[in-house]
Amino acid sequence: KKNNSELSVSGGTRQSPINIQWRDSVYDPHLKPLKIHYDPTTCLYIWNNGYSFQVEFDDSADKSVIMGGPLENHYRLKQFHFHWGAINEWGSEHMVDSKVYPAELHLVHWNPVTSTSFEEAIMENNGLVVIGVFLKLGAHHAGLQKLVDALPAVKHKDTIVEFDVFDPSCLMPSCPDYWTYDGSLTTPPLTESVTWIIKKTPIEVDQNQLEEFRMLLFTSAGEEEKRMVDNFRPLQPLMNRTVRSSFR
Ligand SMILES: NS(=O)(=O)c1ccc(C(=O)NCC(F)(F)F)cc1
Ligand SMILES: [Zn+2]
Repeated sequence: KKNNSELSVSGGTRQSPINIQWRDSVYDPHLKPLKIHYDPTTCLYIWNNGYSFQVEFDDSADKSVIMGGPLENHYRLKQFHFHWGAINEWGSEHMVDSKVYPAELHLVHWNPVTSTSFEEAIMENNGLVVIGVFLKLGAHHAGLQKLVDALPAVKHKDTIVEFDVFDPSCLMPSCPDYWTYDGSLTTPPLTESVTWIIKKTPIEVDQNQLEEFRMLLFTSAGEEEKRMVDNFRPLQPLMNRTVRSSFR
């Protein structure tokens, strides 16, 4: 167990996001398929937290969980959110061989075996698992549209809207392939407590759906409007880390 200062980031050795160099990733035959069991009724609400829009889940029981993959036990879904650009040429946090995507989905989970709450887990070494899914411009995504239709209700920072019965597995690509590496939160407190699982295959969303993301605001009602765009962190050095792949 590391205390807060040991997980501190000044001089961080495992910061996120990174550029995943496909040829440098190492196939690990011991990596299992990722198992995802999300209960759509655990979905609570969407809110604009001033960084992104975030969909929160009831994590008071093992109802929406992931297991397998590189994980030693199960992890509970707490929330998911996105990062995106002002234009389609950039927006994702991670890159693959320096290829950047217009947006990236993060599904945030915590370890209920080693922590008693999400807040505690962010301070635990590998207390968190974040699944990253790239979004690319393409066909309309029917599952995402339900989310997009709710965005006008959370246009301003610190606004919230009820959002029940949503199954985030509809946002998962069908391809099981992923990369995994040890990293950090990409927004403060940037703690080095995250096992990242980055899906190899992007999901497709259409132009209108991306433009709806870009109509959100960083600012609260009544303030001078600042569009919520480019809410991604710059690439961080790989340092002494190896990215493992679940596929040859
Ligand atoms: N972009 S990311 O790495 O998936 C990411 C995931 C979760 C949080 C988060 O919960 N911050 C609030 C906290 F924990 F209270 F500090 C931040 C970043
Ligand atoms: Zn994120």
